[in-house]
Amino acid sequence: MQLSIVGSGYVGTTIAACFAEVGHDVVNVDIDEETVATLNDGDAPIHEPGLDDLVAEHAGDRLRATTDYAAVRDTDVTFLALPTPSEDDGHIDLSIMKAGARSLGATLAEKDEPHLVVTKSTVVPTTTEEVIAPILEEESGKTLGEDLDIGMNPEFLREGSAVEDFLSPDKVVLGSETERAAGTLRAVFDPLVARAEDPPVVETGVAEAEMIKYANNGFLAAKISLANDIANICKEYDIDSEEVLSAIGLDHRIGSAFLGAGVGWGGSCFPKDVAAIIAAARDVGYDPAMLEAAVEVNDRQPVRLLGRLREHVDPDGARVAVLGLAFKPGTDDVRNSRAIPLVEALLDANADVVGYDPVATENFRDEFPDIEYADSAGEALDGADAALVVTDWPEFADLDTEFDAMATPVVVDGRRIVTRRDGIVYESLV
Ligand SMILES: NC(=O)c1ccc[n+]([C@@H]2O[C@H](COP(=O)([O-])OP(=O)(O)OC[C@H]3O[C@@H](n4cnc5c(N)ncnc54)[C@H](O)[C@@H]3O)[C@@H](O)[C@H]2O)c1
Ligand SMILES: O=c1ccn([C@@H]2O[C@H](COP(=O)(O)OP(=O)(O)O[C@H]3O[C@H](CO)[C@@H](O)[C@H](O)[C@H]3O)[C@@H](O)[C@H]2O)c(=O)[nH]1
Repeated sequence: MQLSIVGSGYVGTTIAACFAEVGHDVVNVDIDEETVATLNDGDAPIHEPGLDDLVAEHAGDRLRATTDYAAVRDTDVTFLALPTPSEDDGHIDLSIMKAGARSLGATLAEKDEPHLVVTKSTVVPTTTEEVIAPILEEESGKTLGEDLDIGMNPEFLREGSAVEDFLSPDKVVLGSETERAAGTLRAVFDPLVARAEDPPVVETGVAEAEMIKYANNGFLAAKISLANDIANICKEYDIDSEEVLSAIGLDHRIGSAFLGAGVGWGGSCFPKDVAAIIAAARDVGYDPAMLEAAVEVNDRQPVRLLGRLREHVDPDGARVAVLGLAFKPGTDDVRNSRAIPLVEALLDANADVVGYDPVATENFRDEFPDIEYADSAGEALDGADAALVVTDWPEFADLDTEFDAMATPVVVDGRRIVTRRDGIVYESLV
């Protein structure tokens, strides 16, 4: 099939390369000329394991990129993979989606055959039908259900394993309102579903598909927060929370994934998506108490970590090493990293901060140009009065003699990754 993908970021590039891999002809439309040129040169514009190889294999053949929306007219289906950031009050900001829909609609005005537009971005319920579809109809002159169909296909990939997650999904969710749209979506996913050895395919409505994405992310974020709540109680009783959480994870009704207690969840999705569904729920008159509590627990974890630090070291004037700046290991992404509120609080307390991350230093430097950065964990620890461990990079588990160079060897571990040893004052958050 001929597919077009509007937006060529983490999601747009990954799905374009993977759709090409399963046999479709794909064109990526992006307003960023550098992104388009990079893709057409056979390189991936983002770093994801396996993506470079797929782009190199298919670019110039089944995969191409352009800044010209006209390319969508030669395709059967368009996926919108545009950013949906947060407004200051947590509401979803749909301005980029609306701009993309306007450009797409204007282009479709010159296409005679019917077209299917599928929302891939994470959007609050009813956005596709009540915001995107009217723009498409107005700009294209087409009529929904006649020569225009809409669909919603939420994406569940994680950064750091995007290709693997997309090609081997736990489930595929196809939201549509007409049999024609459902049939086209099925045809798009058939080769991927066959290759992935038949994961469940959930055929549902468009608004249901939109809500499934928020339910998924909200549940996972709340699961981590509940694990943190339990771990915090364990800490007060001096009970090993890892033993407790791994034991409850053995109950198949609970499951062991996403019970990792620590300094909490960050990243480009959980914080904005939980905020967006809370704001949307309030707009329709519902107070989502559980999701609000999940945010509250998450916001408290960095504060608790600093509290642990203060039990041993006064941050005022102290040299504090922050180990881990990325929002999780395996990525250089620092968006909503837990290191951000921690470094802000340390600077407010007049600490002298030295940050280290294996790959995310440059991105963190954009946010905090004035703190010091080290090239290794050992360099960050050298002369430090305390160390805060914020990201669970595996290399932090191997730190050993590096602690000997600290001025006072106080290690406050927000991820329970450092191996306890003699000669350091080790304090874990949970
Ligand atoms: N990043 C993830 O792990 C992930 C996973 C699942 C779902 N999502 C959702 O997918 C959506 C996209 O997220 P992302 O992380 O891929 O975003 P991104 O910021 O990585 O990429 C967005 C791309 O859109 C392009 N763009 C902006 N305006 C445009 C326009 N008018 N026309 C064409 N291109 C335009 C940008 O140049 C950029 O390349 C969001 O709704 C996000 O919540 C993200
Ligand atoms: O047990 C755990 C698991 C994760 N985290 C934290 O949770 C955050 C998010 O981690 P993860 O879910 O691995 O990363 P993302 O790439 O943000 O992926 C999430 O967000 C994407 C965008 O919506 C979804 O597609 C994915 O399904 C969803 O897992 C990170 O800060 C992790 O450190 C924990 O604290 N404990």
